[in-house]
Amino acid sequence: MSVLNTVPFEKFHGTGNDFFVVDAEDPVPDRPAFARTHCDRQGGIALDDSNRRGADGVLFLALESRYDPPRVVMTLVQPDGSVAAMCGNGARVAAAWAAERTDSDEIMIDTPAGTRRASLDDDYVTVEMGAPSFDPRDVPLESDEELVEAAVEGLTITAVNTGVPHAVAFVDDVDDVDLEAVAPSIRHAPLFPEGTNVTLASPDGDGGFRQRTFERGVEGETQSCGTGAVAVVAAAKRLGHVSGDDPVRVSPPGGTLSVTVPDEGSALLGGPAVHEGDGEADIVFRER
Ligand SMILES: N[C@@H](CCC[C@H](N)C(=O)O)C(=O)O
Repeated sequence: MSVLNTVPFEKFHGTGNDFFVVDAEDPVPDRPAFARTHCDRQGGIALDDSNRRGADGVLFLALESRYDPPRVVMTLVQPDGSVAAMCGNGARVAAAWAAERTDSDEIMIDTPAGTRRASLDDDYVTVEMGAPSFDPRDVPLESDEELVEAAVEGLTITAVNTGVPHAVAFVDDVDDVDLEAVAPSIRHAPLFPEGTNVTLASPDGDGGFRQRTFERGVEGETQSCGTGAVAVVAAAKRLGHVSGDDPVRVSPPGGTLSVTVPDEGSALLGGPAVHEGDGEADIVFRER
């Protein structure tokens, strides 16, 4: 193995959805290889012995501080090397990273899914996520019909795009489902030409939802998924499980998020974004 150089990285997480953050000004010749190597949960990098090895993706962030509010161009490269169009928790982390470098509590985030506005209150970041879409062309679906409550590979799902596609299934108790066993056949179902994330939700007994998501690109369950949390509330509204424009609490395994899906306009996703520490990562390597 020949190591010629390193780049600095920062480690952040949003309710347990963890990311290495690399300034896009720093040269990383092969971003997919960098993400595949360093995000690996067994062989990837860790801040120290107490920190979990690997990550759910690498955020390459380009700050444009001359604008008001400042802008940041976000590129999320996932552990399989793919680039995600959007990431709710990643956008919250991108805003926190940009706010550390500017004096602003408002940040504009440019993503492949569109520009999103974020506002910060200390480490609590709220992002305007855009309007969820059930349109089969947006999800996208291999069908002309919306998929609102349909049996797919053993679960009853609602398909919605919240920046990326989600197949949402409401179940009695998210912990009773073997997600790693049931999710892959839905994630790869021909109905979803670009694949899908698979999100489970169950009532938390107090007006909110518990959430678990199997993520495309990670190809496994993550501790939290922001677009998935928005998808849960969008699907819940569509199915009549909730109504109105009030914030809804959504609890993935890694923490608590606040989601607002108004009848008209952009959804909101709020929650903490935490800077865990800094390190150096090899940029030239032979992939394992
Ligand atoms: N963890 C993210 C979602 C990232 C994108 C997803 N894995 C995909 O490829 O669609 C979030 O917080 O939204």
